[in-house]
Amino acid sequence: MSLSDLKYDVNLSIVFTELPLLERPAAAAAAGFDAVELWWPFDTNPVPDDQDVDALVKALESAGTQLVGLNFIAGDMPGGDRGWLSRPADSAGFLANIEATVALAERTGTRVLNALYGNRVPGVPAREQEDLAVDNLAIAARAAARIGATVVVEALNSYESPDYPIVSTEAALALIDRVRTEGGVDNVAFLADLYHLGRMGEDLHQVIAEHADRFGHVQIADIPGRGQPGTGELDFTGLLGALAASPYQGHVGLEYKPQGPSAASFTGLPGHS
Ligand SMILES: O=C(O)C(=O)CO
Repeated sequence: MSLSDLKYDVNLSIVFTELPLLERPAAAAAAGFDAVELWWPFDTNPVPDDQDVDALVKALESAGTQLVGLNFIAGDMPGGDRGWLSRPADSAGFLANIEATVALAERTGTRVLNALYGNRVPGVPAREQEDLAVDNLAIAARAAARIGATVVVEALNSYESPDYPIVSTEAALALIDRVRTEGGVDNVAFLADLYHLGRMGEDLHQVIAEHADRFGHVQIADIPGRGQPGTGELDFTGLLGALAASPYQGHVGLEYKPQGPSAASFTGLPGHS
């Protein structure tokens, strides 16, 4: 695959936030995209009302956009939460959310489901949280397998998420290996967010060269401000060229904070016309 064959999708939880959620799919379509992704779109409600789900599905369908990535519930994201699945007090909510997420993914044809791990809980031994995470990821993966979906695990950066323990490719891959081995599942993969990994000082070309065969999804933003490509220091033509030449064949999620109006933020995207 060459750079011009790369498929982008727009993260509608962080791009087009000038608009109400249900108007964002049409805005992405008007900007030339047929694929979008979302963080869990129903705040801290693990099991949304049917009419809210119907309204979202209708907005995606009438815009002609495919939802290619969806996050499981992650808690109060603006308040600093970054997932529920490793947190004993939130685990039941995560388990309740699995069926709602898989049902929405089935309706929308979404095959990548992002499971944020969760911040460390003071007073709970790390090993206890790790074991809970492995169990819950395996349960999520078995549910996702029913619709042919993959659960992806993401490394964040410790500057913005200081209590989130998965902050390197190595840590994410080790967790994924545990889930696959102990949970007996094979549909768990790595979400390579080049912004977070770059913020952590990883060699992004090396990550792509060594691990692209384990990527279940890729997301991008420029460093250090998390703006669109061209607003920071990353060489996206080189990076995305390497990604296009790698075994990874999936979408590249535009998960950045637009510097300026969202509709004007796509001009520096290599291969996007
Ligand atoms: O919380 C973040 O920064 C994310 O990238 C969530 O997917």
